[in-house]
Amino acid sequence: MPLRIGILTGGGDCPGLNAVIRAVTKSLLRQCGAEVIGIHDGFGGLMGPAPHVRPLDWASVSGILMRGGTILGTSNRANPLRSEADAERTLAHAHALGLQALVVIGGDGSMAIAHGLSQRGLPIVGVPKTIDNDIVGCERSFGFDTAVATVTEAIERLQTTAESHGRVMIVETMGRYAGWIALEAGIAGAADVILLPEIDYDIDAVAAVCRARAQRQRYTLICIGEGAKPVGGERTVQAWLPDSPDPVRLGGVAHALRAALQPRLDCEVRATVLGHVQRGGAPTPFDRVLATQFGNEAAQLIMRGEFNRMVTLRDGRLGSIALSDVVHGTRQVPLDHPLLRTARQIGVSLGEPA
Ligand SMILES: Nc1ncnc2c1ncn2[C@@H]1O[C@H](COP(=O)(O)OP(=O)(O)O)[C@@H](O)[C@H]1O
Ligand SMILES: O=P(O)(O)OC[C@H]1O[C@](O)(COP(=O)(O)O)[C@@H](O)[C@@H]1O
Ligand SMILES: [Mg+2]
Repeated sequence: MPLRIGILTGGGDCPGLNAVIRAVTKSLLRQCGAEVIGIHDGFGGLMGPAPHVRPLDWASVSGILMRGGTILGTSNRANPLRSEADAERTLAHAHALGLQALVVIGGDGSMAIAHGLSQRGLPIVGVPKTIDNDIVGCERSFGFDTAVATVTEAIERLQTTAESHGRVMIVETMGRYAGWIALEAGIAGAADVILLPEIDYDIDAVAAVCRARAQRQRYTLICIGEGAKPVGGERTVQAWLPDSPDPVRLGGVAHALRAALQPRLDCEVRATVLGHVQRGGAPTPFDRVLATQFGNEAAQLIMRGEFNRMVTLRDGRLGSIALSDVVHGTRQVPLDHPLLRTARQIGVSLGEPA
């Protein structure tokens, strides 16, 4: 009897998901002749009255390496741990499908669900998915490089218009409570000010940088992570989704910063919120390679029978850690991170008082 393995994508989509699906499937088909069953719409495909699935063969995963999004669809609401009845139905569907194991490609919430289902007896291998690069235990996740490339290009485009008008341009990135995207794209795009959720910014310090640059270079580029906040202030919440287990949606901090900055400056201030363009489109070559490695590693874990673990990259090496070690916390930028030092030393302001 060949192995029968399920695979699903959970949480927000992310460039590189299809590359993982392809690598898991090809690796399992080639190396052990497994049957691979694609599950639609994240855990949603196992929670309905009947499973929503389709077999994945070689042809169905050919040509998807470079496609953004996920051919399986995803959900950031479906949660089989919401009730005991949901958990039981999910496990019953997995059992009826004959799944010996499940590959869950998702974020922290999906890993929490994977951990809960694994404790109820379903063997699981996790693959970390986040453009924010904030999953505990993994130093770089696929999708992040693509997001950084998109933001970097946006900053470059804002530079020419900022310079022409002598304006302050604010660009807001995604990232939730972690500033990785803002930090790396800010440095790659030559931002003058980088504001992160990890370092509360001093509005007067930011205004002082803009005024000094107005004298010298006429314009200022500010890159701000959506979770950043001023000293003594609050994060900017865009929406509250009561039916989501993770109900806070951040967003709009660029507009809040613009409103605070404009009265302090003579020049005009404009805000751009990049939003979901950071998550869409084709993965970069780096993300295609990383996602392929993650997918293949997940298949190896399955074939070795190493379950209830998540694939990781640590110190540049592929490995895995127990799901139970992943489910708590967010990987933020440490305050002693070398990139922060580099930024300060080359004169980039992090919104700290002079
Ligand atoms: N704290 C949580 N506990 C349990 N389930 C969660 C939690 N947060 C999110 N989820 C569930 O996890 C999935 C999406 O979250 P996740 O994988 O973290 O992706 P993202 O962070 O991109 O939304 C959904 O199925 C959602 O219902
Ligand atoms: O899809 P939604 O609900 O708008 O979620 C937006 C959130 O998801 C993200 O785009 C990406 O999250 P991941 O890091 O989990 O991929 C966040 O940066 C953003 O805050
Ligand atoms: Mg999450």
